[in-house]
Amino acid sequence: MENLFRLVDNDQDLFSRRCIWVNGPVIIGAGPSGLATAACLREQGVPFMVLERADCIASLWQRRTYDRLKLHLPKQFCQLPNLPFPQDFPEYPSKKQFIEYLESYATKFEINPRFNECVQSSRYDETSGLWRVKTAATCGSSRTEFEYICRWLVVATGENAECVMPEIEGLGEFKGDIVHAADYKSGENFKGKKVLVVGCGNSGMELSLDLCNHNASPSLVCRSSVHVLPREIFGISTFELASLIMQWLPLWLVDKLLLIFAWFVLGNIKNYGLRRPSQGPFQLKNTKGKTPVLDIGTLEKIRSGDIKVVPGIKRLSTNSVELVNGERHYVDAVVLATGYRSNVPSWLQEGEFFSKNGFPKSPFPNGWKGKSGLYAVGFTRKGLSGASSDAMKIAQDIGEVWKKETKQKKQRTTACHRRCISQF
Ligand SMILES: Cc1cc2nc3c(=O)[nH]c(=O)nc-3n(C[C@H](O)[C@H](O)[C@H](O)COP(=O)(O)OP(=O)(O)OC[C@H]3O[C@@H](n4cnc5c(N)ncnc54)[C@H](O)[C@@H]3O)c2cc1C
Ligand SMILES: NC(=O)C1=CN([C@@H]2O[C@H](COP(=O)(O)OP(=O)(O)OC[C@H]3O[C@@H](n4cnc5c(N)ncnc54)[C@H](OP(=O)(O)O)[C@@H]3O)[C@@H](O)[C@H]2O)C=CC1
Ligand SMILES: O=C(O)C(=O)Cc1c[nH]c2ccccc12
Repeated sequence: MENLFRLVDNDQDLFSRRCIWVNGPVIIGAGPSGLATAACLREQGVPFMVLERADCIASLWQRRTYDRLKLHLPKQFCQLPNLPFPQDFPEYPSKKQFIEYLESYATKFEINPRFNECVQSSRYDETSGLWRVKTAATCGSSRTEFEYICRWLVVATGENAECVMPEIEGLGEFKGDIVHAADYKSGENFKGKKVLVVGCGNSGMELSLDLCNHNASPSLVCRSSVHVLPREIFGISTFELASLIMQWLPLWLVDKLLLIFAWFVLGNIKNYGLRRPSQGPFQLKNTKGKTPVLDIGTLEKIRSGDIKVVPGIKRLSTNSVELVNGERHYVDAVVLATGYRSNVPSWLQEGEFFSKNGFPKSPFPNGWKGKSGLYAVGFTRKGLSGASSDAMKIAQDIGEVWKKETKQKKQRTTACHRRCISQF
């Protein structure tokens, strides 16, 4: 195995624990962030090891997203460093195309993660000045524990590592199917059913549309406010337009302009039963991480009455929901589009760089580098382009130290050889 030096191997135990020295950084997570960092390190000539809990790369995209998903930002904002999307890809690649791209990315940069290894704990050992990363690998009924020892630790487990499961009174009593957006594949299974979609972020909006397109009847719970923007304004992607004018105008003004444009294209979203937050869409994304909804057709279905917007939930019972406005509706199934969270606090023993919510304390562009060789990639709340930007900085930073040290090591070895030779 490349880069590996086995220190201890006690296979005789009930379960086996192996201790492995990694020459170079350990990257936790083989999603786009981990892959981008690995590729940039490869370019710098730095060896690395990627640990992934799932059995494939980009598990969020391959296992935890719905069939008809497409990127909702244009492709130039979603490609990873050093490999553009193929020219024949559309402006908004499909999930299948994006996965294809990521697979070819991993092949091109020879990234071979160790799959089915979930990181359980990581801590910095002050005495040795090294990181100790413990994983549990399950293969069939056998369980192996590994401990990786390394100088650099790159956290790439993502902003969406775990599903947020809401506390809703009566959820346990509900007799119909309950699925989180991460386990929803298609509206196929919901034909003719009344489905309560909880949450009106991009997931809730898009899954409601998918349900509608499969002849189900969704009710979309919007308990608070939400920014909805058209995906395109006058033929230009809203995100691209915003990124362009951000170079000249302050964010609050960009937001004001976007809201005027959105009003022209979509009309007043109050007419759809939706309220806008008081803060503008991009300011809200930057300060609270709440992504504005980019509409791909849901509003049209709300206008036609195919999707019903409803207020917050008071309680669920065996087959119905009671809303905060007192209305009661019959429900066949519930889709929880209630979002995701980082899982870093559950396995990283560190309290200086990461805050309790599992995001680096310093916001973009300063949240990529901690102390003692700790790095974070993909926690910028700026999607894939934020991940690429982190990855390049991390690889550059580690690469500089690596090159300096390898040069010194080479010099020492040559000097040693000379000494050895001179002794003969
Ligand atoms: C439905 C959806 C659509 C999106 N669309 C876009 C878009 O169009 N454009 C855009 O810019 N952004 C989009 N995003 C944002 C999204 O965050 C990025 O697309 C991207 O997946 C982030 O990459 P990542 O590698 O940081 O995280 P992830 O893709 O989540 O990868 C993290 C990896 O770490 C692994 N992992 C987690 N914990 C552990 C552990 N303890 N041990 C080992 N491995 C672990 C996970 O299994 C996973 O494979 C979307 C997000 C979602 C949920
Ligand atoms: N095509 C694409 O590219 C897609 C991209 N995405 C991205 O994935 C990420 C995650 O999006 P998403 O899954 O929508 O998560 P979000 O965190 O964006 O939205 C979660 C929603 O759930 C609501 N919610 C949470 N708990 C409750 C509750 N108890 N009762 C009622 N409502 C509740 C929240 O309301 P409140 O605001 O009141 O807390 C919010 O509206 C985003 O960055 C998004 O852009 C998602 C889907 C498609
Ligand atoms: O889709 C997502 O989750 C993203 O994070 C992509 C994204 C980054 N910045 C944005 C601003 C508006 C809409 C989407 C994004």
